[in-house]
Amino acid sequence: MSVAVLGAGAFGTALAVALGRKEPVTLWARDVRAMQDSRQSPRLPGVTLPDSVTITDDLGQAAACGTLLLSVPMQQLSRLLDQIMTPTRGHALVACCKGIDLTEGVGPSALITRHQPDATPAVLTGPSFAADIARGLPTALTLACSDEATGRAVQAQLSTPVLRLYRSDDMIGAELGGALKNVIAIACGACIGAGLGDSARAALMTRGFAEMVRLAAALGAQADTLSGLSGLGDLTLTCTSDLSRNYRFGLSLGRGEPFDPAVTVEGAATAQAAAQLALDHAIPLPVCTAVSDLTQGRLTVRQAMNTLLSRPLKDE
Ligand SMILES: NC(=O)C1=CN([C@@H]2O[C@H](COP(=O)(O)OP(=O)(O)OC[C@H]3O[C@@H](n4cnc5c(N)ncnc54)[C@H](O)[C@@H]3O)[C@@H](O)[C@H]2O)C=CC1
Ligand SMILES: O=C(CO)COP(=O)(O)O
Repeated sequence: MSVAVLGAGAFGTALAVALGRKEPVTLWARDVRAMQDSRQSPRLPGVTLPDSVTITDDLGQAAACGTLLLSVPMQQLSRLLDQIMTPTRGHALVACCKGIDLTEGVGPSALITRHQPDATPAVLTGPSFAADIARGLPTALTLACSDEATGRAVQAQLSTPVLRLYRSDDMIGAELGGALKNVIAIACGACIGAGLGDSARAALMTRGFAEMVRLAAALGAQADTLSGLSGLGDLTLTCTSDLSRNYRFGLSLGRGEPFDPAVTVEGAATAQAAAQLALDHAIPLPVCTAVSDLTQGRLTVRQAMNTLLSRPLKDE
């Protein structure tokens, strides 16, 4: 089973580097000119792709591989799926993006099923910064696939001595953990940036986690998936590290500073999608909804804080 990574940003490049240490990898990029001489992605400068990685802009060639790692930003995933013309029956399409599609209101596994119905969808998610993976630092991730045989095969194929994949059959739970932790990370960054303190951040992480569990349960996830790497694990990393773009975006909101719009911040669109799902399913998601309002300029950080603190008292 050959492997290709579709999307040559920071994460796709890091995955290609990690897998390229043990097997040949095809890396598809929209624009290869920026990479072919340097063998580096502008999104992950300083990391050079090994010779085992073939860089191509031929999507047909890349999509002929049996395992496809989809590493474009979430709001670009449906467009990429529609561009794949190669038959995908029997191919594993592994979503590596974290988010909820704003137009269709679903996560990556449902998007794969809708746009490439012959393929077997899977989800790779969990606490991992691209730079850490590229450096070969130890990392543990969740590989979720509802087809057991495919899940086991992809788990074995993508695991390396330092990249340890745990298998799950709960794609909904795994992908919602990865999507929603970005929203809570924006809230935590805003909290720290505005000087509201570590205690407030701990409260946001905990109450945010409760929202993740609540929405995931309503959408059919298994109860314990959110406590794993893809949920609590990634929430912990992203809400506490300056390496996180979502957290840094929140910091800039809290400080009232501008933020580079070219940086991928998945949590902003996911907050909007989550706020809509909260309305559709009549589930209270106050932190996600506040982040949605904050990132769309409908609330200031102070107003968001006041909105959360003035809610009626309730049982934990
Ligand atoms: N960077 C990280 O540490 C991690 C990122 N992820 C996830 O991976 C996904 C991708 O993020 P990054 O690689 O970090 O983003 P990035 O901003 O570094 O790169 C995105 C790449 O996608 C390309 N792209 C955008 N639209 C495209 C399209 N329609 N067709 C082809 N290529 C397109 C861009 O040219 C760019 O190279 C996100 O969902 C993110 O949450 C997951 C784990 C870690
Ligand atoms: O998903 C990630 C870590 O697991 C990367 O987080 P950011 O997208 O916030 O940088």
